[in-house]
Amino acid sequence: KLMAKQKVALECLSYHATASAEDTSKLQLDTIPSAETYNLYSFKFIDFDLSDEDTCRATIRMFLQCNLVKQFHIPYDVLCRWVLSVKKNYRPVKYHNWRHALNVAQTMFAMLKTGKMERFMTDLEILGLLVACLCHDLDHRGTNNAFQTKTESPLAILYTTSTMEHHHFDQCVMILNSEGNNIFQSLSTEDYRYVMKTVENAIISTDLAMYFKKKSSFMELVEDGEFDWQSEGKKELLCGMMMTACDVSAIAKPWEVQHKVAKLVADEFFDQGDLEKLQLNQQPVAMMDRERKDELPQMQVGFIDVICLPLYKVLSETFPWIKPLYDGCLENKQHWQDLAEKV
Ligand SMILES: CCCOc1ccc(S(=O)(=O)N2CCN(C)CC2)cc1-c1nc(CC)cc(=O)[nH]1
Ligand SMILES: [Zn+2]
Repeated sequence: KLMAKQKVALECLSYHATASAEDTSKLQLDTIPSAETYNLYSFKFIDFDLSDEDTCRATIRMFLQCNLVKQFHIPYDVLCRWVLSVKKNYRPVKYHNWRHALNVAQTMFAMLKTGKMERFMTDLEILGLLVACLCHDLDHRGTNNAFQTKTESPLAILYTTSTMEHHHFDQCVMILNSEGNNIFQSLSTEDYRYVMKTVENAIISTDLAMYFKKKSSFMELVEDGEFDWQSEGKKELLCGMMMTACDVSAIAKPWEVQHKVAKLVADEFFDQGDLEKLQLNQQPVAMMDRERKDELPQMQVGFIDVICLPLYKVLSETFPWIKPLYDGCLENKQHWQDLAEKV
Protein backbone atom coordinates (compact mmCIF):
# COMPACT_ATOMS: atom_id res chain seq x y z
CA LYS A 1 0.00 0.00 0.00
CA LEU A 2 2.82 2.35 1.01
CA MET A 3 4.70 1.45 -2.16
CA ALA A 4 1.59 2.23 -4.20
CA LYS A 5 1.24 5.61 -2.50
CA GLN A 6 4.88 6.38 -3.18
CA LYS A 7 4.48 5.32 -6.80
CA VAL A 8 1.47 7.61 -7.25
CA ALA A 9 3.35 10.45 -5.57
CA LEU A 10 6.30 9.97 -7.93
CA GLU A 11 4.05 9.89 -11.00
CA CYS A 12 2.28 13.02 -9.77
CA LEU A 13 5.64 14.71 -9.18
CA SER A 14 6.87 13.77 -12.63
CA TYR A 15 3.59 14.90 -14.23
CA HIS A 16 4.06 18.41 -12.83
CA ALA A 17 7.81 18.30 -13.36
CA THR A 18 7.73 17.52 -17.07
CA ALA A 19 6.83 19.68 -20.07
CA SER A 20 3.33 19.81 -21.51
CA ALA A 21 2.47 19.00 -25.12
CA GLU A 22 2.01 22.43 -26.70
CA ASP A 23 5.51 23.63 -25.70
CA THR A 24 7.16 21.10 -28.02
CA SER A 25 5.28 22.50 -31.04
CA LYS A 26 7.63 25.53 -31.10
CA LEU A 27 10.70 23.33 -31.63
CA GLN A 28 9.88 21.98 -35.10
CA LEU A 29 12.86 20.34 -36.76
CA ASP A 30 12.83 22.81 -39.66
CA THR A 31 13.15 25.75 -37.23
CA ILE A 32 16.38 24.48 -35.64
CA PRO A 33 19.23 26.82 -36.77
CA SER A 34 22.67 25.50 -37.76
CA ALA A 35 25.45 24.77 -35.24
CA GLU A 36 27.41 27.70 -36.73
CA THR A 37 24.50 30.08 -36.05
CA TYR A 38 24.88 29.30 -32.33
CA ASN A 39 28.70 29.09 -32.48
CA LEU A 40 28.40 25.61 -30.92
CA TYR A 41 31.81 24.36 -32.15
CA SER A 42 33.66 27.14 -30.33
CA PHE A 43 35.26 27.11 -26.85
CA LYS A 44 34.21 30.78 -26.70
CA PHE A 45 30.45 30.05 -26.90
CA ILE A 46 28.35 32.68 -25.08
CA ASP A 47 24.69 32.04 -24.15
CA PHE A 48 23.86 35.52 -22.76
CA ASP A 49 21.90 36.73 -25.80
CA LEU A 50 20.04 33.45 -26.42
CA SER A 51 16.34 33.30 -25.50
CA ASP A 52 15.16 30.29 -23.45
CA GLU A 53 13.62 28.86 -26.63
CA ASP A 54 16.94 29.31 -28.45
CA THR A 55 18.73 27.38 -25.70
CA CYS A 56 16.37 24.45 -26.38
CA ARG A 57 17.02 24.70 -30.13
CA ALA A 58 20.79 24.84 -29.54
CA THR A 59 20.54 21.71 -27.37
CA ILE A 60 18.57 19.86 -30.06
CA ARG A 61 21.11 21.02 -32.66
CA MET A 62 23.93 19.38 -30.62
CA PHE A 63 22.05 16.05 -30.59
CA LEU A 64 21.44 16.34 -34.36
CA GLN A 65 25.11 17.18 -35.10
CA CYS A 66 26.23 14.06 -33.21
CA ASN A 67 23.70 12.06 -35.26
CA LEU A 68 22.22 10.74 -32.01
CA VAL A 69 18.56 11.15 -33.03
CA LYS A 70 18.91 8.86 -36.03
CA GLN A 71 21.44 6.47 -34.51
CA PHE A 72 19.38 5.77 -31.37
CA HIS A 73 15.93 6.19 -32.97
CA ILE A 74 14.95 9.00 -30.59
CA PRO A 75 11.44 10.15 -31.61
CA TYR A 76 11.82 13.88 -32.30
CA ASP A 77 8.86 14.93 -30.14
CA VAL A 78 10.27 12.86 -27.24
CA LEU A 79 13.62 14.67 -27.57
CA CYS A 80 11.85 18.08 -27.54
CA ARG A 81 9.73 17.16 -24.52
CA TRP A 82 12.79 15.79 -22.68
CA VAL A 83 14.84 18.98 -23.30
CA LEU A 84 11.95 21.15 -22.06
CA SER A 85 11.50 18.90 -18.99
CA VAL A 86 15.21 19.11 -18.15
CA LYS A 87 15.14 22.91 -18.47
CA LYS A 88 11.97 23.04 -16.32
CA ASN A 89 13.68 21.11 -13.52
CA TYR A 90 16.45 23.66 -13.04
CA ARG A 91 15.59 26.23 -10.39
CA PRO A 92 16.12 29.97 -11.03
CA VAL A 93 19.17 30.13 -8.73
CA LYS A 94 21.95 32.57 -9.66
CA TYR A 95 24.55 30.16 -11.02
CA HIS A 96 23.56 26.45 -10.89
CA ASN A 97 20.66 26.98 -13.30
CA TRP A 98 19.70 25.80 -16.81
CA ARG A 99 22.18 28.20 -18.46
CA HIS A 100 25.05 26.59 -16.56
CA ALA A 101 23.88 23.13 -17.69
CA LEU A 102 23.66 24.31 -21.31
CA ASN A 103 27.18 25.80 -21.16
CA VAL A 104 28.59 22.58 -19.67
CA ALA A 105 26.95 20.53 -22.43
CA GLN A 106 28.21 22.92 -25.13
CA THR A 107 31.79 22.65 -23.82
CA MET A 108 31.45 18.85 -23.94
CA PHE A 109 30.18 19.15 -27.53
CA ALA A 110 33.15 21.37 -28.45
CA MET A 111 35.64 19.01 -26.70
CA LEU A 112 34.22 16.03 -28.58
CA LYS A 113 34.01 17.73 -31.98
CA THR A 114 36.54 20.59 -32.17
CA GLY A 115 38.73 18.93 -29.52
CA LYS A 116 38.53 15.65 -31.51
CA MET A 117 37.92 13.61 -28.35
CA GLU A 118 34.95 11.85 -29.99
CA ARG A 119 37.55 9.47 -31.49
CA PHE A 120 37.98 7.85 -28.09
CA MET A 121 34.23 7.57 -27.39
CA THR A 122 31.52 5.25 -28.71
CA ASP A 123 28.30 6.88 -29.93
CA LEU A 124 26.53 5.54 -26.85
CA GLU A 125 29.12 7.23 -24.61
CA ILE A 126 28.69 10.51 -26.51
CA LEU A 127 24.92 10.26 -25.93
CA GLY A 128 25.53 9.54 -22.25
CA LEU A 129 28.00 12.43 -21.81
CA LEU A 130 25.71 15.03 -23.43
CA VAL A 131 22.73 13.84 -21.36
CA ALA A 132 24.89 13.84 -18.20
CA CYS A 133 26.07 17.44 -18.83
CA LEU A 134 22.51 18.69 -19.35
CA CYS A 135 21.28 16.85 -16.22
CA HIS A 136 24.34 17.12 -13.94
CA ASP A 137 22.98 19.90 -11.66
CA LEU A 138 19.20 19.21 -11.92
CA ASP A 139 17.10 20.77 -9.13
CA HIS A 140 20.15 22.50 -7.55
CA ARG A 141 19.09 24.72 -4.64
CA GLY A 142 22.11 27.02 -4.75
CA THR A 143 23.66 25.34 -1.72
CA ASN A 144 26.50 22.79 -1.60
CA ASN A 145 26.91 19.32 -0.08
CA ALA A 146 28.32 20.67 3.19
CA PHE A 147 25.17 22.78 3.63
CA GLN A 148 22.91 19.71 3.15
CA THR A 149 24.87 17.87 5.83
CA LYS A 150 24.93 20.64 8.42
CA THR A 151 21.22 21.44 7.94
CA GLU A 152 20.40 17.70 8.01
CA SER A 153 18.39 18.21 4.83
CA PRO A 154 16.36 15.19 3.54
CA LEU A 155 18.89 14.88 0.72
CA ALA A 156 21.77 14.44 3.18
CA ILE A 157 19.77 11.74 4.95
CA LEU A 158 19.22 9.97 1.61
CA TYR A 159 22.86 10.29 0.48
CA THR A 160 25.74 10.93 2.90
CA THR A 161 28.41 11.37 0.19
CA SER A 162 28.13 13.37 -3.07
CA THR A 163 24.70 14.33 -1.74
CA MET A 164 23.64 16.81 -4.41
CA GLU A 165 25.16 14.77 -7.25
CA HIS A 166 23.09 11.70 -6.28
CA HIS A 167 20.00 13.92 -6.24
CA HIS A 168 20.85 15.34 -9.69
CA PHE A 169 21.09 11.76 -11.04
CA ASP A 170 17.78 10.88 -9.33
CA GLN A 171 16.11 13.80 -11.06
CA CYS A 172 17.59 12.69 -14.40
CA VAL A 173 16.05 9.21 -13.92
CA MET A 174 12.70 10.71 -12.82
CA ILE A 175 12.47 12.72 -16.06
CA LEU A 176 13.43 9.73 -18.25
CA ASN A 177 10.73 7.66 -16.48
CA SER A 178 8.09 10.30 -17.16
CA GLU A 179 5.45 9.85 -19.87
CA GLY A 180 6.80 10.77 -23.32
CA ASN A 181 10.24 11.79 -21.99
CA ASN A 182 12.31 8.62 -22.39
CA ILE A 183 14.88 9.48 -25.06
CA PHE A 184 16.46 6.05 -24.39
CA GLN A 185 13.21 4.17 -25.17
CA SER A 186 14.50 2.58 -28.40
CA LEU A 187 17.75 1.29 -26.88
CA SER A 188 18.38 -2.42 -26.33
CA THR A 189 18.43 -3.54 -22.68
CA GLU A 190 22.22 -3.83 -22.86
CA ASP A 191 22.67 -0.34 -24.38
CA TYR A 192 20.17 1.16 -21.90
CA ARG A 193 22.11 -0.32 -18.98
CA TYR A 194 25.42 0.97 -20.35
CA VAL A 195 24.22 4.49 -21.12
CA MET A 196 22.62 4.82 -17.66
CA LYS A 197 25.88 3.67 -16.07
CA THR A 198 27.77 6.25 -18.16
CA VAL A 199 25.34 9.01 -17.11
CA GLU A 200 25.51 8.05 -13.42
CA ASN A 201 29.33 7.90 -13.36
CA ALA A 202 29.54 11.21 -15.23
CA ILE A 203 27.11 13.06 -12.94
CA ILE A 204 28.64 11.72 -9.69
CA SER A 205 32.13 12.69 -10.97
CA THR A 206 31.07 16.37 -11.03
CA ASP A 207 31.44 16.36 -7.22
CA LEU A 208 34.80 18.14 -6.85
CA ALA A 209 35.58 15.82 -3.93
CA MET A 210 35.48 12.94 -6.44
CA TYR A 211 37.75 14.91 -8.79
CA PHE A 212 40.34 15.33 -6.03
CA LYS A 213 40.11 11.59 -5.29
CA LYS A 214 40.50 10.48 -8.91
CA LYS A 215 42.85 13.08 -10.40
CA SER A 216 46.14 11.52 -9.27
CA SER A 217 45.37 8.12 -10.83
CA PHE A 218 44.36 9.93 -14.04
CA MET A 219 47.59 11.97 -14.06
CA GLU A 220 49.64 8.76 -13.57
CA LEU A 221 47.93 7.13 -16.55
CA VAL A 222 48.74 10.16 -18.68
CA GLU A 223 52.34 10.46 -17.40
CA ASP A 224 52.82 6.76 -18.26
CA GLY A 225 51.85 7.70 -21.84
CA GLU A 226 48.46 5.94 -21.65
CA PHE A 227 46.68 6.09 -24.98
CA ASP A 228 44.30 3.08 -24.90
CA TRP A 229 41.37 4.58 -23.03
CA GLN A 230 39.03 1.76 -23.97
CA SER A 231 39.26 -0.40 -20.85
CA GLU A 232 36.32 0.02 -18.42
CA GLY A 233 38.17 1.74 -15.57
CA LYS A 234 40.20 4.06 -17.81
CA LYS A 235 37.18 5.15 -19.85
CA GLU A 236 35.23 5.98 -16.68
CA LEU A 237 38.24 7.94 -15.37
CA LEU A 238 38.56 9.90 -18.63
CA CYS A 239 34.81 10.67 -18.75
CA GLY A 240 34.95 11.90 -15.15
CA MET A 241 37.85 14.25 -15.89
CA MET A 242 36.06 15.54 -19.01
CA MET A 243 32.95 16.28 -16.91
CA THR A 244 34.99 18.37 -14.43
CA ALA A 245 36.72 20.15 -17.33
CA CYS A 246 33.29 21.09 -18.74
CA ASP A 247 31.81 21.92 -15.32
CA VAL A 248 34.48 24.57 -14.60
CA SER A 249 34.85 25.75 -18.23
CA ALA A 250 33.45 29.23 -17.50
CA ILE A 251 36.96 29.83 -16.09
CA ALA A 252 38.34 29.58 -19.62
CA LYS A 253 35.79 31.81 -21.38
CA PRO A 254 36.65 35.32 -22.71
CA TRP A 255 37.38 37.63 -19.76
CA GLU A 256 34.11 39.63 -19.87
CA VAL A 257 32.16 36.33 -19.75
CA GLN A 258 34.32 34.85 -16.94
CA HIS A 259 34.01 38.09 -14.94
CA LYS A 260 30.17 38.10 -15.24
CA VAL A 261 29.85 34.37 -14.45
CA ALA A 262 32.19 34.65 -11.44
CA LYS A 263 29.83 37.30 -10.05
CA LEU A 264 26.91 34.84 -10.40
CA VAL A 265 28.96 32.15 -8.62
CA ALA A 266 29.91 34.60 -5.86
CA ASP A 267 26.33 35.82 -5.43
CA GLU A 268 25.08 32.24 -5.05
CA PHE A 269 27.89 31.45 -2.57
CA PHE A 270 27.17 34.63 -0.58
CA ASP A 271 23.46 33.70 -0.39
CA GLN A 272 24.49 30.40 1.20
CA GLY A 273 26.81 32.27 3.56
CA ASP A 274 23.89 34.51 4.60
CA LEU A 275 21.76 31.40 5.28
CA GLU A 276 24.56 29.90 7.42
CA LYS A 277 24.84 33.10 9.45
CA LEU A 278 21.08 33.53 9.89
CA GLN A 279 19.73 29.97 9.94
CA LEU A 280 22.69 28.19 11.55
CA ASN A 281 24.31 31.10 13.40
CA GLN A 282 27.62 29.89 11.89
CA GLN A 283 30.52 31.81 10.35
CA PRO A 284 30.65 30.79 6.61
CA VAL A 285 33.89 29.82 4.83
CA ALA A 286 35.71 32.73 3.15
CA MET A 287 34.29 32.10 -0.35
CA MET A 288 30.73 32.31 1.02
CA ASP A 289 31.27 35.33 3.27
CA ARG A 290 30.21 38.55 1.53
CA GLU A 291 32.20 40.51 4.14
CA ARG A 292 35.33 39.04 2.50
CA LYS A 293 34.43 39.71 -1.15
CA ASP A 294 37.72 41.60 -1.56
CA GLU A 295 39.50 38.24 -1.38
CA LEU A 296 37.54 36.96 -4.40
CA PRO A 297 40.21 37.66 -7.09
CA GLN A 298 42.86 35.86 -5.03
CA MET A 299 40.45 32.95 -4.47
CA GLN A 300 39.89 32.69 -8.23
CA VAL A 301 43.69 32.55 -8.74
CA GLY A 302 43.75 29.70 -6.21
CA PHE A 303 40.85 27.93 -7.98
CA ILE A 304 42.72 28.25 -11.29
CA ASP A 305 46.06 27.06 -9.87
CA VAL A 306 44.74 24.16 -7.78
CA ILE A 307 41.84 22.82 -9.87
CA CYS A 308 41.56 24.24 -13.39
CA LEU A 309 45.05 24.67 -14.87
CA PRO A 310 46.42 21.25 -13.76
CA LEU A 311 43.37 19.55 -15.29
CA TYR A 312 43.44 21.49 -18.59
CA LYS A 313 47.22 20.98 -18.77
CA VAL A 314 47.08 17.20 -18.41
CA LEU A 315 44.09 16.91 -20.77
CA SER A 316 45.68 19.06 -23.48
CA GLU A 317 48.92 17.04 -23.23
CA THR A 318 47.00 13.98 -24.39
CA PHE A 319 44.31 15.72 -26.44
CA PRO A 320 46.16 18.72 -27.98
CA TRP A 321 43.05 20.17 -29.69
CA ILE A 322 41.49 21.18 -26.37
CA LYS A 323 44.42 23.48 -25.58
CA PRO A 324 42.17 26.57 -26.10
CA LEU A 325 40.68 25.71 -22.67
CA TYR A 326 44.16 25.78 -21.09
CA ASP A 327 45.03 29.04 -22.90
CA GLY A 328 41.75 30.74 -21.94
CA CYS A 329 42.19 29.71 -18.31
CA LEU A 330 45.78 31.03 -18.25
CA GLU A 331 44.64 34.39 -19.67
CA ASN A 332 41.96 34.72 -17.00
CA LYS A 333 44.50 33.91 -14.27
CA GLN A 334 46.40 37.04 -15.35
CA HIS A 335 43.20 39.16 -15.21
CA TRP A 336 42.36 37.85 -11.71
CA GLN A 337 45.97 38.49 -10.56
CA ASP A 338 45.78 42.08 -11.81
CA LEU A 339 42.58 42.55 -9.79
CA ALA A 340 44.10 40.84 -6.74
CA GLU A 341 47.07 43.23 -6.76
CA LYS A 342 44.78 46.27 -7.04
CA VAL A 343 42.86 45.59 -3.78
C1 LIG B 1 33.71 33.34 -7.74
C2 LIG B 1 33.48 33.20 -6.25
C3 LIG B 1 34.58 32.42 -5.55
O1 LIG B 1 34.66 31.14 -6.19
C4 LIG B 1 35.57 30.24 -5.70
C5 LIG B 1 36.31 30.44 -4.53
C6 LIG B 1 37.22 29.47 -4.10
C7 LIG B 1 37.38 28.30 -4.85
S1 LIG B 1 38.50 27.07 -4.33
O2 LIG B 1 39.09 26.46 -5.52
O3 LIG B 1 39.42 27.68 -3.40
N1 LIG B 1 37.70 25.90 -3.57
C8 LIG B 1 36.88 25.01 -4.41
C9 LIG B 1 36.58 23.74 -3.62
N2 LIG B 1 35.88 24.10 -2.35
C10 LIG B 1 35.61 22.88 -1.60
C11 LIG B 1 36.72 25.00 -1.55
C12 LIG B 1 37.04 26.28 -2.31
C13 LIG B 1 36.63 28.09 -6.01
C14 LIG B 1 35.72 29.07 -6.43
C15 LIG B 1 34.97 28.86 -7.66
N3 LIG B 1 34.26 27.72 -7.78
C16 LIG B 1 33.59 27.53 -8.95
C17 LIG B 1 32.83 26.26 -9.10
C18 LIG B 1 31.42 26.40 -8.60
C19 LIG B 1 33.59 28.46 -9.99
C20 LIG B 1 34.36 29.63 -9.81
O4 LIG B 1 34.44 30.50 -10.71
N4 LIG B 1 35.05 29.79 -8.64
ZN1 LIG C 1 27.83 22.12 -12.51
